[in-house]
Amino acid sequence: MIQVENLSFNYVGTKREVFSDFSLQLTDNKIYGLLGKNGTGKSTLLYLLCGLLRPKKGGVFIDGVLASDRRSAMLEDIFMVPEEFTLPQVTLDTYVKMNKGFYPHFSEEVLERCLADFELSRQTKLHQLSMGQKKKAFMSFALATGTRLLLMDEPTNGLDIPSKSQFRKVIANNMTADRILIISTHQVHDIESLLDHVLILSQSNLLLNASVSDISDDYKFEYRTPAEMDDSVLYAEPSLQGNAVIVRRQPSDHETPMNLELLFNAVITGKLR
Ligand SMILES: Nc1ncnc2c1ncn2[C@@H]1O[C@H](COP(=O)(O)OP(=O)(O)OP(=O)(O)O)[C@@H](O)[C@H]1O
Repeated sequence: MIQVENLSFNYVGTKREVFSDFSLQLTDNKIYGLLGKNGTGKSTLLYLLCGLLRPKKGGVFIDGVLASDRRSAMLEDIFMVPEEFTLPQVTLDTYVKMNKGFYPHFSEEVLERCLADFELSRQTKLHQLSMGQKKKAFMSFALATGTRLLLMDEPTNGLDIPSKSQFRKVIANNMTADRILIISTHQVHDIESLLDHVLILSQSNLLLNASVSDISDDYKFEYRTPAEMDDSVLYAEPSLQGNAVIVRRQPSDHETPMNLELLFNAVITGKLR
């Protein structure tokens, strides 16, 4: 379990607090979607969670251990895939041999499976890969590490259309029961079917912290013609299929798939608070 307790943080040389007295609890066996407008602190939160940034006040505790202490036992169980990264000028095979020793739960089987799904070979030279291919190679390594906490910042940026569904397949097939995966992204359609829980961040606080099952219990996402618009509509956006709407779900209503973009827009405009 991850406990973020009364965290305050500002970057060196700036006065503005990106987080001020911010608390959050994350539990095992869940995929979290971390959403928010530009500059709200999503990447900063990921770096604070893995202890690469140190809070001014408060702390992040991973199973009771302070993340910013960066103890080796904790580092074995955390992996972060940043939005941008550089990889050494070696083959993927050499990279794996050089780095897998840091992760006691590393699985060659998971690596092979992910590489096969992403159509990558271990002999591929990392420095000759395109941005999207590099991301797929690094995400395969990340999943193979077997760390309990896996953080991904904009993982689908740079992936082509077929790779986005491969990404969902790879994640769904390799989530183990004790793992926490946090995906920060603006590409909501790429991940909405994967998520167990949605976090929407806004200037240092959470506008939404809800499980997908609670969201689906409470709301219905559907399309309505202008004639069908009534007082039950909590939020609406015009779309080609009619108005995309969120309405409160009644006990007799069928569950509908969550429309994450609509939910996000409804929450940040204050329509679902
Ligand atoms: N190295 C830095 N030095 C100073 N301020 C920074 C630094 N990195 C980020 N910030 C500021 O911290 C705030 C949060 O930035 P962060 O990158 O965490 O946001 P984000 O939600 O990930 O944004 P985006 O969606 O654009 O990626 C922003 O106001 C940004 O200007």
